[in-house]
Amino acid sequence: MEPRQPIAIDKAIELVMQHGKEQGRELVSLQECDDRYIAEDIYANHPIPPFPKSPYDGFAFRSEDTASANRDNPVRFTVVEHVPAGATASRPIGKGEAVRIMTGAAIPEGADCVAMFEVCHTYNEGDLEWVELKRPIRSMENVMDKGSETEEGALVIRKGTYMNPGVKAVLATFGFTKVPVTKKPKIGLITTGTELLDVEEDMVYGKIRNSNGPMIAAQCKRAGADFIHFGKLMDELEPSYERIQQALKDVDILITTGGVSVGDFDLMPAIYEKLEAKVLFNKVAMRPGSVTTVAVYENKMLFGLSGNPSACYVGFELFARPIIRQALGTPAVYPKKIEAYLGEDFEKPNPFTRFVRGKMRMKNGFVYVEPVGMDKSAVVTSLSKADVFIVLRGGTRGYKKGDMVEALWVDTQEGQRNTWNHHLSSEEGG
Ligand SMILES: Nc1nc2c(c(=O)[nH]1)N[C@H]1C(S)=C(S)[C@@H](COP(=O)(O)OP(=O)(O)OC[C@H]3O[C@@H](n4cnc5c(N)ncnc54)[C@H](O)[C@@H]3O)O[C@H]1N2
Ligand code: MOO
Ligand SMILES: [Mg+2]
Repeated sequence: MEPRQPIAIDKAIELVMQHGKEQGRELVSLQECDDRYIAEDIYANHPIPPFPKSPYDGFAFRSEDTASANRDNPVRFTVVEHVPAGATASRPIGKGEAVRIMTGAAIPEGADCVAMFEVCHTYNEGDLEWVELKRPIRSMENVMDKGSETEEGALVIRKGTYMNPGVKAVLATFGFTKVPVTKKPKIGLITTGTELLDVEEDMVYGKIRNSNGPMIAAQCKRAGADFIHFGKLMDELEPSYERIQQALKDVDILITTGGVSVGDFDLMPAIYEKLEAKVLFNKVAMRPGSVTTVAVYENKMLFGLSGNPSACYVGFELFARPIIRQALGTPAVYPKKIEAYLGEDFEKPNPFTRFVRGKMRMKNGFVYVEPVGMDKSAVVTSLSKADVFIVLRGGTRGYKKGDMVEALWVDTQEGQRNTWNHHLSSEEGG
């Protein structure tokens, strides 16, 4: 058997990304677009505020009429009308007049300033309502002018933006009942392994429950993809080949887990060969996930992730997620890189670059990352606590508590364009 040649992580990612493509767009109702990516630049189709408005409950005046007001010589105005928010004054304001106005109401024509109730003295005399000022109000004082927040035509949301509550508020402001979003790529998943039990099955000696299926489903969802689970396969060549070939017809990308190493029942290499798929690589200089294999078959991508849970998880985040995010049209496709202090010693030497599952925490304004448990690729339980991969570069003799390290923040919708530009990846190892 020929030993596999590991390739550097950044090289592997580059090969994968050459085969990505952006999805088309579709319109989705504002209510249902929560986990989506905006498919086009959105421009303000009217100014904000759309009319000059009052930021306070108070009175609107002509500033020139208030100029002579001071503590010793208060100036009084007749209150000619009341304007709640949503209403407009019935006529322009005249000399010596004031309008009682509420927060959010349009400034009456002719008025150019507002005084809060707190600086006004009001009283009734005769049949009239009066308001008295003891100081002048400047022109435009307490007026939110038309377009002062946002001018008509301004770019307000960039293409590729992930929907969040604030983005929704902006879309609602501009009347988007339907939102242009990128179509979700359709990802298929097949888990392989004769040893796999369904989640609802009782334990049987020698077998384990299929945890990769629900895990990858959730990772696809977090990455923004649609997901079809084609079920699990026994390690048998012909039925597996048939199923995989069939499944490829229904999806953009097919993920398999298990069967990519060199065991007697690791059938994925034979399946790629039988499909005549082009294998981009079948070994990466990293731990875990060194066996991650990516192949291309008739313009569709096949991600052969490791069966080992931690290796499977890391393989997805490093290689499958960027392709999904590229399909979604968001520019920051790679994991967000952070710098942090290592929270505890990690003394093992690292021939390969390691991605240690870790947890980020803040203390006194500093960011720390700490390994969350056993760092073997077969481990599953530590994954429940992990939100970062601590990057321990290949060719190092281990790390000490307090060392500044890099980490990839994976439990976030944030991403980054240039994560791999600065050689996080190592050429070493075998
Ligand atoms: N002689 C060698 N043996 C192994 C090598 C090697 O280079 N030479 N590589 C090791 C590494 S590294 C890894 S990682 C694993 C990869 O194994 P496979 O991707 O072929 O996966 P399987 O053999 O099918 O299973 C491995 C392991 O994972 C468990 N598994 C599989 N599927 C699931 C699932 N859906 N949910 C939970 N657990 C799953 C399976 O039972 C095995 O224990 O190979 C090493 N061997
Ligand atoms: O692919 Mo294996 O995870 O390197 O341990
Ligand atoms: Mg195997």
